[in-house]
Amino acid sequence: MGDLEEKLNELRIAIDAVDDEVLDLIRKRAQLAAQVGEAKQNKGNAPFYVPSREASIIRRLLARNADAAHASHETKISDEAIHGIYREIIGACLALEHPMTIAYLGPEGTFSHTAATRQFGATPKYLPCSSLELVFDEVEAGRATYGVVPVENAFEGAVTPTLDLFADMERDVYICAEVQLSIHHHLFTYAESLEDIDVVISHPQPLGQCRDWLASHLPNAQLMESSSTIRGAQIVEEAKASGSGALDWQKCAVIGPYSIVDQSDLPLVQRNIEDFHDNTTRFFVIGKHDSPASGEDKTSMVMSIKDEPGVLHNLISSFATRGIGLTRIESRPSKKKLWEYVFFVDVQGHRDDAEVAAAIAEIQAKPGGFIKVLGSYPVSKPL
Ligand SMILES: O=C(O)C(=O)C[C@]1(C(=O)O)C=C[C@@H](O)C=C1
Repeated sequence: MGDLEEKLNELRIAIDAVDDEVLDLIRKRAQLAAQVGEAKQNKGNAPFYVPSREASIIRRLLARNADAAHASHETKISDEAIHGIYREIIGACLALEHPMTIAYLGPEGTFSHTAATRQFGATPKYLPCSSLELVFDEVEAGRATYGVVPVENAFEGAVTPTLDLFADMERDVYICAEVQLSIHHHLFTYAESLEDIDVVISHPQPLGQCRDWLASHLPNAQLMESSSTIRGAQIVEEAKASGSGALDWQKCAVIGPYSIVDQSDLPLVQRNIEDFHDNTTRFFVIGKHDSPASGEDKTSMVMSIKDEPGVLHNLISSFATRGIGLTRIESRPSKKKLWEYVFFVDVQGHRDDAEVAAAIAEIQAKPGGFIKVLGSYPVSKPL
């Protein structure tokens, strides 16, 4: 045996021993989580999924990892790795407490699917839905324990169909967590060269997020909207398989996530065509409850007050006077009266914080004031 081989053998034996210990500890952790689940079951209907507790665990471990690396002068294991490892461990533990079904805007491989797996790991059952409305329906009907929906892109703005579903007062769902996902778009096509592409298919959000790239590289192509990026790839594959129809599959391109390479035969011809390289989309996890306070939270709400001059100032002043930071404000037509709007507002803090609760009560008491708290949830970082 050579020197190198001998050294590797020795190190691999040590790694095997550590892996045994790690596995034993994960199994020990899982048994503790199962006991937490039993205690919750015996005590009534406390939710099994507690986003605030998960956020506290991960925040604590990220800080511990950074401190340990600093103290030992070792190279730090990345935050993304710690996050991914613990999401997976907690997801597996949660599944021992209660089986989870997570609905998302499908098909498999969409950005919503990636956001859902980042939050819940590989263990739950995933339920792809063909529309955002169906994601809400599945959660409301209890066929899915939670749902994951896109809410806004940092550069393209609000996902308005999601906001309209939240504005529907008949809907009985709450936001319990947010996921921020870094988004990269790629171009897939059977065309021999960019000059041969006549049609570009994708969901309206990616088409918007690649607007400048499209204007400079495919200025004459017609843009065609699909219900999701993966559905766009399916449309081209279906046209290819049928060999007929209105679409010439050899002249079509699709914009979407890397996962299209797993979901279709379409060749990837151009990577990272998003106009902004820190492109990020924010998703909400929806369920039948929101999250307890984690120490660093946001609260989302939809509100309106009497239609008169200064309406917006009136709304915001209840937060401003209490020093509560607004992280987002978005208006949507009320769809009840012409030129009347509802406002989507995100603030820093939890709805149980005294100041946030007082601001909410004050808005409610204003003439014609209406406010629906969509949920409080732990602040997340882009992944
Ligand atoms: O602490 C709890 O309430 C648990 O259910 C345990 C646990 C965990 O594995 O740590 C699992 C799921 C919850 O979402 C949060 C934490």
